[in-house]
Amino acid sequence: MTDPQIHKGLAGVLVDTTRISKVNPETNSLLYRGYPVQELAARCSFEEVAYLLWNGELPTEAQLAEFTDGERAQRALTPELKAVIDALPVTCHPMDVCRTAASVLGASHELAEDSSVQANMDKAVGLFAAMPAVVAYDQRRRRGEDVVEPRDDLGYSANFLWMTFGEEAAPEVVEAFNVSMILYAEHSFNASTFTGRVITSTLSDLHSAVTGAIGALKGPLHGGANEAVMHTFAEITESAADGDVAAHAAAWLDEALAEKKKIMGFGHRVYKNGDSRVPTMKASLDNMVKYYDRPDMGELYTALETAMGERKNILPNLDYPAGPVYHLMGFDTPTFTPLFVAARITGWTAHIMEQLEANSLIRPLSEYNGAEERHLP
Ligand SMILES: CC(=O)SCCNC(=O)CCNC(=O)[C@H](O)C(C)(C)COP(=O)(O)OP(=O)(O)OC[C@H]1O[C@@H](n2cnc3c(N)ncnc32)[C@H](O)[C@@H]1OP(=O)(O)O
Ligand SMILES: O=C([O-])CC(=O)C(=O)O
Repeated sequence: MTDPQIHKGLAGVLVDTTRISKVNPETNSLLYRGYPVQELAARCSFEEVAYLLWNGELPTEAQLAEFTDGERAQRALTPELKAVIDALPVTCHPMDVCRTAASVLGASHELAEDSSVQANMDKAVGLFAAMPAVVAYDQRRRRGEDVVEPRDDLGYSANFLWMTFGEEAAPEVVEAFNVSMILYAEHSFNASTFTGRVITSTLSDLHSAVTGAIGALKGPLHGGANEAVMHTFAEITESAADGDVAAHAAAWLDEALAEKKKIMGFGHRVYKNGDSRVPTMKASLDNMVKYYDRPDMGELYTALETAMGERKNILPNLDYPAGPVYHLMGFDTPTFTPLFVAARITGWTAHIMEQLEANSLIRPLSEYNGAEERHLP
């Protein structure tokens, strides 16, 4: 008998079709509903991209106006949700706050048990609208700052920064943030999206699927890597007492690799010749380095990237440039992955709705290799 073929980590396994995005490692490209993500990042607002992911087409002016009105009307947190967040310890991870908030929003949704297309679209827009306020509220409460209520005269990204920092961000910063949201929005059958699709395949509800997806994104092998990149940068900077950060980056890396550590922000399951989103995000990092006058951050980025290339020939993924961008903007490091959540809600919910269009319970097989059959004495 031949040994059964085991696909550890489902690597290389095609499990379904999708019309939402195409990740192409051969051409190093990423399409959302057919559009190259770089074009969308250069020319569109995140609201337009969210609409595209959900509806398959970019909105007309009238459709966008209706859509943004709906989003702006649902931005504020309810007193009930604020109370639940306040009950969580400030020592808990902000991803736990996002996960809890998604669950509370589901439990209190008037259409909680309705999984029709219209109800799911309403739920998706509601989560998209409210998650920035959750993230901003949580960072402020940890810092002992008062809540800043949303403004409906600002677009998604400008309002997100307003609620977090209590002042209007410069256009350059809003632009870089908007680009990051678009790049983080969607990436086919990644671990968190697949989690969402697995939960949906049991005919559970949209908020349950998003709550599970948030749990999957938290891990450092997935979304948690953007936070981990900043821990790496902090370690390297601390160890470079003489100020020669670039030299210390190589030494830090040699030690980490000798200890068989994974270097967060590098490598990818699908892309082996570079992540399609990195050049666009790196351009935003360059802009932020210039805007905040922090050339040291750019130098450290390049030093570690170069050293990793020389030693392992492993290239950065999107989390590598995104981490320092969020740091320069003033976000606390543990808040980085919640920013990824806010963006990916669009992709997750598009996949949840696509899964329901042609559902089949996701239930793979396993090869048993435990004890032989035995009996109680
Ligand atoms: C937005 C995102 O979610 S992108 C992903 C974010 N995650 C990270 O940045 C975490 C760091 N990266 C990794 O752990 C991996 O590259 C993953 C999990 C993303 C992809 O991993 P896989 O496709 O499973 O590749 P795998 O882990 O088998 O790596 C293949 C080889 O490259 C090495 N490798 C891959 N990535 C790294 C890394 N970041 N640091 C060190 N070595 C690495 C592995 O050790 C392995 O070497 P070996 O063959 O000598 O054992
Ligand atoms: O595709 C993946 O495996 C991880 C990733 O880059 C993403 O989810 O954006």
